Amino acid sequence: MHTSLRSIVQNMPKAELHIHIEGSLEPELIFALAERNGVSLPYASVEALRAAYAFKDLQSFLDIYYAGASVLLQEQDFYDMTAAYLRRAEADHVRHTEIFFDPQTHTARGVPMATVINGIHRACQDSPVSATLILCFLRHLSEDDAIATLEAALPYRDKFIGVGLDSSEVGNPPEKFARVFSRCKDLGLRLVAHAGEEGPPAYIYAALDVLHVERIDHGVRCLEDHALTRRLAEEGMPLTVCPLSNIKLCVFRDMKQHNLLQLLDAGLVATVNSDDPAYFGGYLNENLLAAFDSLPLGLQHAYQLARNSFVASFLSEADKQKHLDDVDAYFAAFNLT
Ligand SMILES: Nc1ncnc2[nH]cnc12
Ligand SMILES: [Zn+2]
Repeated sequence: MHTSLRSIVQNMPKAELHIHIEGSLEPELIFALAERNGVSLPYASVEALRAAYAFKDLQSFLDIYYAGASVLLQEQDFYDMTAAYLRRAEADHVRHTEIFFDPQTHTARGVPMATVINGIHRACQDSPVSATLILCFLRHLSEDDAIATLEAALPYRDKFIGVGLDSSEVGNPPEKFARVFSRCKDLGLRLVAHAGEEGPPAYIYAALDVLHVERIDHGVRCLEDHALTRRLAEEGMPLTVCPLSNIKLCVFRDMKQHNLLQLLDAGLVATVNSDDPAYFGGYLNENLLAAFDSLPLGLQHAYQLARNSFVASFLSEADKQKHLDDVDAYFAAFNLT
């Protein structure tokens, strides 16, 4: 890639809409927190842990990801993890981020909901990056567990803007969570769900028609269904695409096979995101650069991706417009046709 396009992509104002905060926990911080909390780890060193990051699919990643999160016990641990991510985001010129967190991973170990939410939220308040929170339900657990989690989180309703659905996709279709999502909609929460990462297009239809989500996380398998692709484009339904994640979890063989360009060409509001940056080899700019390095993407695509990231966000229309004006001002210096 031309060095100037590289620096344009790195420096452009952008939003990140698909980042699991537990997936930003770097091996060094896992070891530091294990030491601080007296937790023993089944790995001898940071290097040994990192060497275990060779995944063959989503589940092989999730097993290690949940083990890594076991070092998080105190509010300060959640604060430190989140503050570290937000510093990386700031360095990548992220102006706004909507952060996923998985409370069940922690409450199941006896960590209070207050500890989780207050630690993450306080770090968001202390950052110069605009940051809001999305509580994710773990889809490998029951809907009753999700409902109990929602109830436990409601005293902190002012600290998160929406809910999502993550963890093991295949075998846990969106329909399983119809009641809890309906309740969340009634509460005025924003709704998203992982769908079409490993699961089929039918899961994307169900996320739209049963859960009534406002964004699809991943969604890359939509291209297998032309009617679905057309519908997503017509509805302006955003997809939060995570290129390095898709390669590391073997959704695509390599970055040259990734369908990001086809998604954009189909008129979809596709965005680029990091998913679990500590596990997949990079934060937001590294995801963008990896895609630009391997795919025939140019300046116009950079502009489109910067715009899409704000269009797809849950910011107010006024705040969106301010960021979109910043994107336009930034790109005005370059030769956009
Ligand atoms: N890529 C992903 N898919 C589903 N659940 C996740 N939890 C963290 N990362 C995830
Ligand atoms: Zn994800």
